[in-house]
Amino acid sequence: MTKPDLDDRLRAQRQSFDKIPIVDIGPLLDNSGVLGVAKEIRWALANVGFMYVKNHGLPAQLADETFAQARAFFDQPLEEKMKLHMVNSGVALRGYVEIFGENTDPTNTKDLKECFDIGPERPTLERPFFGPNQWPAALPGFRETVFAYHQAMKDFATKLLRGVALSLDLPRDFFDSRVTDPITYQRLLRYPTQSGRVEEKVIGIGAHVDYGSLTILTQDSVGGLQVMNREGVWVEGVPIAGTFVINIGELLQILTNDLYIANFHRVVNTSGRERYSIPFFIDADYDAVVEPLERYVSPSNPSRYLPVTCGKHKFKRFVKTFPHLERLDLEQ
Ligand SMILES: O=C(O)CCC(=O)C(=O)O
Ligand SMILES: [Fe+2]
Repeated sequence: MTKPDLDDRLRAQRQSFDKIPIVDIGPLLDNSGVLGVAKEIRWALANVGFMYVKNHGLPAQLADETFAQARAFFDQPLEEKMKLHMVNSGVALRGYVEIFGENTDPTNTKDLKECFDIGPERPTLERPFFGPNQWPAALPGFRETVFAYHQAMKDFATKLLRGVALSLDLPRDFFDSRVTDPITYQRLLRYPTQSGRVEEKVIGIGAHVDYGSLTILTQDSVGGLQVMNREGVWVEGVPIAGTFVINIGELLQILTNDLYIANFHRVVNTSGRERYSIPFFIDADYDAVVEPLERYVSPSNPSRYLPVTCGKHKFKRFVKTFPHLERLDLEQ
């Protein structure tokens, strides 16, 4: 998606922001104040597209151990990492991607980051995003730790989607039937630091919007995530201990006919330290069709999107950002 092209009415409705709101989701998770949380989620996703969530109930140890494994993985020699390169996995899109191997804003920026990506485990390649993971054999505990994080995020995402459903005045279980075997995608990311004059041609991750439904991000204490506000100013997504950064992707923007915004963000790491982050993405079932909900379409607010199929939509986005995929001749 290019920069959100909002009509004047929606632009006027959105409030600007100079920081990303923090939502206490405790009362959603323990049912003590579900509607109050839904209201806060609605404000955040309609105006910012991002929120921090606190009181999420997940132990810090889960992320700490995953960060430790990420460090162990990336500290290996490049040739070791290249043995697990994503090209080996075909359209399952699992494994290692080296610095500049994925460019998220390909016409403007090269991404100064390396990644290791996993997803739902399948014994054989089924279709895009569904196949075997590539695990490093030499790192004790890596597979168990990283996959446990993925499973915990999957459960947590289901709970968050219930909050999102309520925030849209939909039944709490609205998303359940659309995420029975969803595309999920988890990355371990490492961003080298940059120094001197940083040109936008090379930054941690180029400006982009996410493609799916929800992104749940754990970042370390280094900082560098930036989110664009309505004036086009980059607002820092400063690390806040004990929180996740949550944002929506294009699928929820389409579903809500632009009520909720998949906002532009990027990473610029000039901290002097390496930055690690762990984004987890949940989309929907591969064949789920997403189109604007009737309740968000009216004669004065016509539908802005044609229906998209989740898996095809996401795969199309990946082809644009992974140079190696352009070389595959695929009819998906
Ligand atoms: O590393 C981060 O903080 C953000 C990563 C991101 O935006 C992405 O992977 O889509
Ligand atoms: Fe992103």
